[in-house]
Amino acid sequence: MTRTLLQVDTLSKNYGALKVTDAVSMTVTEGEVHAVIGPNGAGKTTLIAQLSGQVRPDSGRILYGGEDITRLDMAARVRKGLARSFQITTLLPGFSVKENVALAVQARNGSSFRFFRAAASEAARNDEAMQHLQDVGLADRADRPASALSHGEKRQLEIAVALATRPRLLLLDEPLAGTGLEEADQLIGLLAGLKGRLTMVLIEHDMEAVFALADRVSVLVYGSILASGSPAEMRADPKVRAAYLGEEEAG
Ligand SMILES: Nc1ncnc2c1ncn2[C@@H]1O[C@H](COP(=O)(O)OP(=O)(O)OP(=O)(O)O)[C@@H](O)[C@H]1O
Repeated sequence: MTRTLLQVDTLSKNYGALKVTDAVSMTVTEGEVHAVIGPNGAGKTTLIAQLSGQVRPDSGRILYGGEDITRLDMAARVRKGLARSFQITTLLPGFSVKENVALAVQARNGSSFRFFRAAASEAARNDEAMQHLQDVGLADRADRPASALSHGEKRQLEIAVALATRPRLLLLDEPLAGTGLEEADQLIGLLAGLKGRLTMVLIEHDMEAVFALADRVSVLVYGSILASGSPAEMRADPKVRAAYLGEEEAG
């Protein structure tokens, strides 16, 4: 049985006269990878920022697990298991790879006094951090400073940091941005490995990645959802081809 995890209901956001999010409604089913694609400036990042709680919509609702979270701030959403993979700038470059993840584990457990009372808490944090590093293929880099990682490895670390919040829904904003071919392949493999363990909303320009990973695709154009469906349906849809894919192929 499929269950709706996230329901976006006529969400709207204007910046001045610009309708960046124009009555967007979409549904994300538990366990799926749902890609949001669209031309530059279509409003993808602003949409994800509203889902994560960074940007407040002007109107509309966001339901998560049936609960209206539209007014909750980002920290409250993270506690409920809705996490965004942050940009590289939020990594702590002087700390080791493992410490970056361990700090995220600690932040998650911050409210639990009992966790810190245990003498083994640091070991437990490190063990969990290593588990997340294993999941993203960075275990062998654990003791290096984060600053020494390649660009692609930093993106892997970002995902490990997000996993440390134990998300049920992970929002990924262009996880492949700036990566080379080999790094992109590695990241696609890593995200494919996470499929089924959590639900993902993925913004990505790399169509190969979208078609490799997504169960469903929503196409955003000028702040509105133009079409939604399986990757194959979207690839075949003349409206989508004209608005986006055709543009890519022509380019
Ligand atoms: N804080 C802001 N103030 C004013 N305009 C904004 C703001 N944030 C975004 N915009 C505008 O909203 C539009 C959509 O931006 P957004 O970054 O969401 O698009 P996008 O689809 O993610 O683009 P890209 O694919 O290039 O990353 C753009 O025209 C952008 O200039």
